[in-house]
Amino acid sequence: MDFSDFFRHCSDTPLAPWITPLRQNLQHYVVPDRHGDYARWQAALDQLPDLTPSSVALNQAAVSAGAAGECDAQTRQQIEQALMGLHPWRKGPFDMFGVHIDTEWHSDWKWDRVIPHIQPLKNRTILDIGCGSGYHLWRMRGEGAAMTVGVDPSLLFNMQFKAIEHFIGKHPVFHLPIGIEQLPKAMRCFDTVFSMGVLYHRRSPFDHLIELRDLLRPGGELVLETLVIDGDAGQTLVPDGRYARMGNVWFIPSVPTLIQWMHKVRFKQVRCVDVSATTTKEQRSTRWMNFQSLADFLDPDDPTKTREGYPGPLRATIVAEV
Ligand SMILES: Nc1ncnc2c1ncn2[C@@H]1O[C@H](C[S@+](CC[C@H]([NH3+])C(=O)[O-])CC(=O)[O-])[C@@H](O)[C@H]1O
Repeated sequence: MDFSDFFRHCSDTPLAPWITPLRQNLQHYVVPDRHGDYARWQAALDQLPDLTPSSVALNQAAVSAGAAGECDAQTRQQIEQALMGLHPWRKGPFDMFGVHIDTEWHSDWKWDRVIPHIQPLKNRTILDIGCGSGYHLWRMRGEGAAMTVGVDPSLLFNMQFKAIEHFIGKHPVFHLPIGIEQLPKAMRCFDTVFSMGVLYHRRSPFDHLIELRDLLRPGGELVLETLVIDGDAGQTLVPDGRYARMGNVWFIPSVPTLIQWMHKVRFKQVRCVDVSATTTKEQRSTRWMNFQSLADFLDPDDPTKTREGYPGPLRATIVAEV
C-alpha cells in the first residue's frame, strides 16, 4: 500500500520527528493482498468512475461529493454497485453523486453530541483512534482541522475510506490501516486525540488511557467516548462472556469511576459532557449493512437490557486535557 502522500505531508507538521518509526510500522501493509478479500474489494474500488464533483460538503450530516444531477443514471448505478462491493458499511452516512450510503450507524448523531463541547478544531492536528470508515475524519476536516489522521486495523474500512476519498479528492486527511499499538509510543504531538467506541474493547483500560495521554502535546485535548453503566464511583461492569453479542467487551465503568481512572493517570479538567442511551434508531440494519444490528442484540421482552441481561448500551463523552 502506498503511504507516500502521508509521509510527504508529515514532513511539514508536528508528526515530522515520527516519520522513520511510522514508516517502519507501516512497512508490512505495503502488500495488503495477503488478505483473502483484498482482490474483491480492490475490484470494487477499480469500478468507481472518475468524476469531479462540483462541490463537496464535509460539515453536514451526510459527508457528500457531487449531486445526483451531475451524472447519468447508468453512472450512478455503477457507483452504487461498486460501493455495495464494500459492504458492510458501518459508519457514515455518505452521499456520493446522489448515492446515499445509509450506514448501520448514524455517526452524525455522535458528532452532534461531541462537537459543541470541545476546543474548536480549526488548524489543529488530530488523531482519531479506531476511526472506522473515516466518517469523523472528514467531519473534523469540515471544522477546519489542519490535518487529521485516523488509525483502524480493518482493511475493509481503509478501502471504504479510499472509495470516499476517490470522489471527495485529496485533503490532509489520512487513514492508516494499523492499530493504536502500532503507533510509536509517546508521540506527544497531536492537538486533539479522539478515542470513540474503543476503550471497552481494550483489556487494559489504564494502558489505553496512558497511551492516549502520551499521544497528546502538552495542553492538548482528549475526546473519549465509551460505554458506561449507571452507577457510583467504584462501580464497573465486566461482562461475563458477551455484552450485546460482542465478545470483546472488557470494562464498562460508571461515569464517576471513569473520571476517577482519568484523574489517576493525570488527566486534567476531566468532565463528562454527554450521556446518551444508544437507540435502535442510531444503530440499525440497513441495505448497506444487512447483518444483524442493535435490535437483535437486545432482550426482545425488555429492550432496556441486552440479550445477556446486562443494562442496554449507554455511552458517555468525556473531555480532558493533559
Ligand atoms: N487496536 C486497535 N486500534 C485502533 N482501532 C481499533 C483497534 N481494534 C479495533 N479497532 C477499531 O475500533 C473501531 C471501534 S467502533 C468505533 C468507530 C468510531 N470511532 C465511532 O465512534 O463511531 C465501535 C463502535 O461500533 O462504536 C472499529 O472500527 C475497530 O476496527
